[in-house]
Amino acid sequence: MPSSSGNSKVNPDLVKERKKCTFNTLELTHLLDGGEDKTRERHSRENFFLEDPELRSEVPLEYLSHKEKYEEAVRKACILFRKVQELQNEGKGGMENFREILGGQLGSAILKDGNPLTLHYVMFIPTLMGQGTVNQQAEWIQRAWGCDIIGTYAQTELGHGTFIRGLETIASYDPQTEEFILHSPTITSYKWWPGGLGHSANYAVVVAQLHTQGKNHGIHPFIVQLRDEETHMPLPGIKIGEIGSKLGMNSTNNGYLGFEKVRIPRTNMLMKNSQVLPDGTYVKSPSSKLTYGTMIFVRVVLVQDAATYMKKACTIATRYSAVRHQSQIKVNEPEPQIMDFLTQQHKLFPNIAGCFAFQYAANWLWETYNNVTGELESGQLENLPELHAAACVLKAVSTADAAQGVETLRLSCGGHGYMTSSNLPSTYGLVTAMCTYEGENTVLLLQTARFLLKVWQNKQNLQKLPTVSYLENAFRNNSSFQKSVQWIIGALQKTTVGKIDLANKHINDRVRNGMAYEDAWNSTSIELVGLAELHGRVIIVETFRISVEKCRNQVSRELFAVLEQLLQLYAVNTALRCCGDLLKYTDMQGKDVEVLQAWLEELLNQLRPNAVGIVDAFDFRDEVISSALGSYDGNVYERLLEEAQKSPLNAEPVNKSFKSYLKPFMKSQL
Ligand SMILES: CC/C=C\C/C=C\C/C=C\C/C=C/C(=O)SCCNC(=O)CCNC(=O)[C@H](O)C(C)(C)COP(=O)(O)OP(=O)(O)OC[C@H]1O[C@@H](n2cnc3c(N)ncnc32)[C@H](O)[C@@H]1OP(=O)(O)O
Ligand SMILES: Cc1cc2nc3c(=O)[nH]c(=O)nc-3n(C[C@H](O)[C@H](O)[C@H](O)COP(=O)(O)OP(=O)(O)OC[C@H]3O[C@@H](n4cnc5c(N)ncnc54)[C@H](O)[C@@H]3O)c2cc1C
Repeated sequence: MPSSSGNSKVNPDLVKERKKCTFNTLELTHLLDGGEDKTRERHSRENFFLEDPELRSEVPLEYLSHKEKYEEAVRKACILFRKVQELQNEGKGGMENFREILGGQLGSAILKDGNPLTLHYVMFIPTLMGQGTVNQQAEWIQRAWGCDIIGTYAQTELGHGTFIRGLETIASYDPQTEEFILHSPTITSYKWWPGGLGHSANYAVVVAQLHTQGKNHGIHPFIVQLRDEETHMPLPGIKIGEIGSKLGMNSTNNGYLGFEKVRIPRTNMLMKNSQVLPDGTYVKSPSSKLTYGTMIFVRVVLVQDAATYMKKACTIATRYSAVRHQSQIKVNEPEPQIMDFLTQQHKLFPNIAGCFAFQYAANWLWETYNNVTGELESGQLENLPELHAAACVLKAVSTADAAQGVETLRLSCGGHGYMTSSNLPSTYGLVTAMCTYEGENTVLLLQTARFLLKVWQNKQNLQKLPTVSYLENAFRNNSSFQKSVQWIIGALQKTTVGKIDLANKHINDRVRNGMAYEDAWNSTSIELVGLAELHGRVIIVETFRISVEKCRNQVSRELFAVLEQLLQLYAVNTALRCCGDLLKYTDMQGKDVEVLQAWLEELLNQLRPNAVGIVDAFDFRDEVISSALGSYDGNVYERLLEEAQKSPLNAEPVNKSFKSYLKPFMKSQL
């Protein structure tokens, strides 16, 4: 089995589980990877990175100081990206190298608490590519790819993250010298958060208000040098540092940045979309939202990351649940595997189904993103709002579910899930951050709601918009309750339409009663967030259904049966999560909820023998799982003890605090 990296004896419970599995796990691995060749490529990539002794840490990260963590992360990040460059130079792999290194697969295994160079690849280079002119690309991209310069994306400020029109950093144009002068007029205008900004990057894309010829033209991106290319000292007028310790991601070197009238050449404004001519004349972009392109890109890739983190956490919790025995179901019987408790299955299996749902949604969104950005290149902007709405809702729903899922999975491991060595706390730290960065989730859901209300009000173009075409007919869907995925999808669609219509009515009523539209929007926003989330779930379940259907004739009967069960479980669990709304907006009745509940229990039961097989098929190596609870051999207790020995406190039998404090304290009690 490729997942296993050691030669240790496998826990007998896991041996038993693997024997019970009804399908070929390798077939599922190939399906998830996109083919046998892709699996082979992934394995060879994993060997290339994980078997490099330089990419291992001698001391576990958690026992290092904040400064040491950063230094170790920079050391590893440099080796990692040199190796990526080697692969690229040999023509091996393209985007996949970057996606696995930067995302949750290999990246979080090698750099458990974040990578200080991620922003260079994920936002700095993509912004140069997406917003630079051909000349600017020629000037900067080669230097950036070669890591001659390291960049970050500095948008958020102390005072504003969400409302980017409110950013305060100013870039005012001086036609005399043909330069922009960057200035931070207030404390709240200091940039705050950009990854790698603290001590790693020497350049940044800085988003600032563009002032020219006495007018503010709104926010625009500028390339700004922050540090000397030789000494790495901050340049004059640049106030820079790291923002300090956080819940997680403590190696990402998030920074702050202020400007004291820093001058940069005119040509450092990224001018693909809008321009400032030498005399200061402003040339407008075809759409001001093209400046937001990099954010859409990252939101799209985060859906895949959410799926990957969920898969890791599911693997850990499922294997642990197979080897952990606790309590009794019947007196006088041996303690069962905790996975035999139905409540435990309820914590695990819907999350396993969620991994598939988000994986398929991520695939679909990535393809859509590529199609629409291709259109943008030829000046066609009409599908941008729909892409924006879909990226917002899928990022919000997948990251929120992943954060909740990882926490549920951590709790499902009882006390041992609280151990750092389970790798669940650190995984939670990485996942919960995704709910905030790249657009706070509530705010993103409101963006999708804005799009949905717009299309609802101007119904004429519905058929042209694939993600919302269902709005046209779902209202008329009167099909009576059936125990089927198709019925659930229809019911979720009808409910979404009902909620859109009602929220729209509430806004109109409020406006009719004298409220400003914006206040009416705010007063209705709990409903708006709810309807956007449901729309996201419609996309996810429907994409899952279509993807499974496509496999019907491509995979074995045994595997197809499992995929269908996972789809059904995801759908029925979604329906039960919003059954209040389904009761309100469809003709579902109380007795039908009982049918759904019984169906859910039946599916948990059906999936039970295959649970370990499914997570095995995710095919994480032990180094990637990085968990005492989740390794392939299931030797949980040995590994917990082994990890405990790594605590620096265990290096000596008596700690000096005994002599200094404990002993005098204990004696003084006499
Ligand atoms: C493999 C890689 C893996 C992983 C990466 C790993 C680690 C990286 C770690 C961290 C990186 C983090 C980076 C960051 O966080 S960077 C900062 C991100 N910041 C945000 O996302 C800010 C969120 N705010 C916004 O996006 C906007 O301000 C907001 C949309 C909330 C409002 O914008 P604005 O006030 O300008 O717009 P409105 O007036 O409300 O709307 C106008 C209009 O424009 C439409 N719109 C908005 N955004 C977009 C867009 N991106 N694209 C297209 N259209 C957009 C909006 O819907 C309105 O349309 P209409 O209704 O037609 O008027
Ligand atoms: C780990 C991490 C890494 C980051 N990396 C970067 C980076 O590399 N570069 C960068 O530029 N930024 C980065 N950020 C910043 C990130 O993009 C912002 O934190 C994010 O956009 C949210 O903005 P905010 O912090 O201002 O939250 P706020 O907008 O202040 O949100 C606070 C609350 O207000 C609510 N709220 C705000 N506006 C509205 C509204 N219109 N309607 C309803 N509710 C609203 C939110 O829902 C939330 O509940 C990072 C953040 C984190 C946590």
